Amino acid sequence: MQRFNAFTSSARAARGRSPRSVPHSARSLTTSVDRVAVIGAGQMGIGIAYVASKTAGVDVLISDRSASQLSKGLHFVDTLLGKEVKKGKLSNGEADQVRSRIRGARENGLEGGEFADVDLAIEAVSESLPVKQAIFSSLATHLPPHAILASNTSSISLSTLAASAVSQSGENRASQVVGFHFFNPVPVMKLVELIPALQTDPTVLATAREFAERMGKTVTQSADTPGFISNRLLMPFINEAILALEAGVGSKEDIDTTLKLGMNHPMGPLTLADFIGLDTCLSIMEVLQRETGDCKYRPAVLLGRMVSAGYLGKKSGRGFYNYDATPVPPPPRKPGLEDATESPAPYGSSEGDVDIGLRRLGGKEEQQ
Ligand SMILES: NC(=O)c1ccc[n+]([C@@H]2O[C@H](COP(=O)([O-])OP(=O)(O)OC[C@H]3O[C@@H](n4cnc5c(N)ncnc54)[C@H](O)[C@@H]3O)[C@@H](O)[C@H]2O)c1
Repeated sequence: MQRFNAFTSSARAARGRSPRSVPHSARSLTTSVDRVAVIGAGQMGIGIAYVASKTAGVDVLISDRSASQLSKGLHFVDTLLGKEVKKGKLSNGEADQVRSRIRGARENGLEGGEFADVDLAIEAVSESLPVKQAIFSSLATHLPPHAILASNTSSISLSTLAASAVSQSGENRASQVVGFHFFNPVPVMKLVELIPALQTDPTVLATAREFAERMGKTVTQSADTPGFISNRLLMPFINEAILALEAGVGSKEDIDTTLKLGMNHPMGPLTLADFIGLDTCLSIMEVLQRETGDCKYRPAVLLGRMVSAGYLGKKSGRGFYNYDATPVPPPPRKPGLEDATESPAPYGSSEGDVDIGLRRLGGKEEQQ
């Protein structure tokens, strides 16, 4: 399989288009996307890179502050493609093409000129406001003037992120920022939630929508409010399940099974929290609580304890359930929480599934 091709114009060439001259005015925003950059090669970033190359057929440059996480992610793309070939879903040639369009960045940061030809950058780093603000400032400095600056944030205000999209030379690029919220696992989940910041230019919103559809996704649009549509509804539900566990209403298995079999949910809320990442769930609840000032969004104490203990869910090998053969010490306990993290059969453990593999990708040595 072909690897690490230069950030070629293969996608453009495949569609018979000539190279675009980069406009020098922020008014000349891109209306088509040939080259995508993904910042953050965790479970979401790798999934986004994979679908952008495979389904939308664009060139993808992916970067991460951790070189080992980046190489783990690229290796996972190879594994995923190998499985698609084995299942007869892709030919060897098609898999080679998908892989050849994805390249890992040489630098850990955005410096070095590698991003000078990007039409759309999708930030998918950890759910932390200061970390994302620094990325947006850097994107504003290093992306070409026509590019779109998108964030895969689950809950952070796009208007706040847009306000940090100011280049080192003082150019304000807030109008080029948009929320581009994928769901986990990206190759499987059909939705992209689009979130315009107050500052977003309508051309940016329209181009982002068109590109999400080229990635095979259905698009919904949400106002820039805490948690958007998706996590405003989902996270309080997950948090309530953790509060129920804390209160001893039921065991984790009984809580999950009740929702699965009684409400026809594909997986229980505690399992889902493990798959999303407990650190991500905590960050989202904190955003909801802080920005609304409403105590109904108070994160469960147990959720905070689990994150403090490093039990982040599937990506760290342990959350409410165990996903790793290696025994880990028990977390801090509260009365009534005795079985919160005991080992049990995790839900949906069929090896080789695209989604399970993507979730495992997060099993990295460097945690956020
Ligand atoms: N996990 C989900 O189910 C889910 C769903 C939708 C959206 N999101 C959002 O996607 C984003 C990423 O989530 P994830 O689950 O992939 O997290 P993750 O922990 O799997 O990956 C985050 C990656 O970002 C990298 N990173 C951190 N700081 C960086 C920096 N300054 N520069 C470059 N790389 C950096 C880390 O090394 C890591 O590889 C978050 O904003 C999250 O809220 C997550």
